[in-house]
Amino acid sequence: MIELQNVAMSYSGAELLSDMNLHLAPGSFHFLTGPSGAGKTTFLKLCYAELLPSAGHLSLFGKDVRAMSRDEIAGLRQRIGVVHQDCQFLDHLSVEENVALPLTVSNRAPDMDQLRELLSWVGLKHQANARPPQLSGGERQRAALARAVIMSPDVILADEPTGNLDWEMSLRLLSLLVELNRMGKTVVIATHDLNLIRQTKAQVSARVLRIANRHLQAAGADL
Ligand SMILES: Nc1ncnc2c1ncn2[C@@H]1O[C@H](COP(=O)(O)OP(=O)(O)OP(=O)(O)O)[C@@H](O)[C@H]1O
Repeated sequence: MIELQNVAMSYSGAELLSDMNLHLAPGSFHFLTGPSGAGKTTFLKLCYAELLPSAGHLSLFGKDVRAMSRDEIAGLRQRIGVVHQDCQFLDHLSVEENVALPLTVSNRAPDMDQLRELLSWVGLKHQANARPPQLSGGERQRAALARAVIMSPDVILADEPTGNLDWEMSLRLLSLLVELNRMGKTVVIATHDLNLIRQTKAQVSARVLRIANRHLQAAGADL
């Protein structure tokens, strides 16, 4: 689905990530951890071809990203839903309009029943007409998750989705991601929260990866 072979990533000539090998199989659940600044967001950006590797081979759904045109990459990105660290809402639009944005930017009219069902699923039906600044942290993250799945992607990449949330809300968000995985979606979550990883591993078969000293490796057995 997403495959990295000896992938490296440099910024301004300095290598941040080196020699990474990974196959994200359909329906798998991965956590990505590592110290602040290790390169977790950069790794996720590679996985949705926001960045191209400085070395190695990266393929998305069987296609080498280097051989793809911008339009092809844009097309493949519709199969990957991203929950960004800072949510990235348009504050002048309602929650409902923000969630529907991936459809409207690709000139597709949202199916209003499906949109309301999705907002109900994340517990935000009552906030459909609110503006993003009126939402709590947990509500923002759930709206961001709804937006990430509106196109029915095969893969969901979530960057610190529980970063500012209390434990109860973190578990609620995690349960939505676990539910998506049980529906067959491939899920990757970057997080610092080791307790959250332990809690989730009790519910789902998750692999834990760690970025350390520029390399991607399996995390220790203590997780
Ligand atoms: N566009 C860029 N140009 C240059 N350096 C960058 C760029 N984006 C990120 N970096 C640097 O790369 C390093 C890794 O950043 P990244 O955001 O991937 O780390 P992270 O593991 O997600 O960190 P955190 O846990 O704090 O969110 C940081 O030192 C950052 O300053």
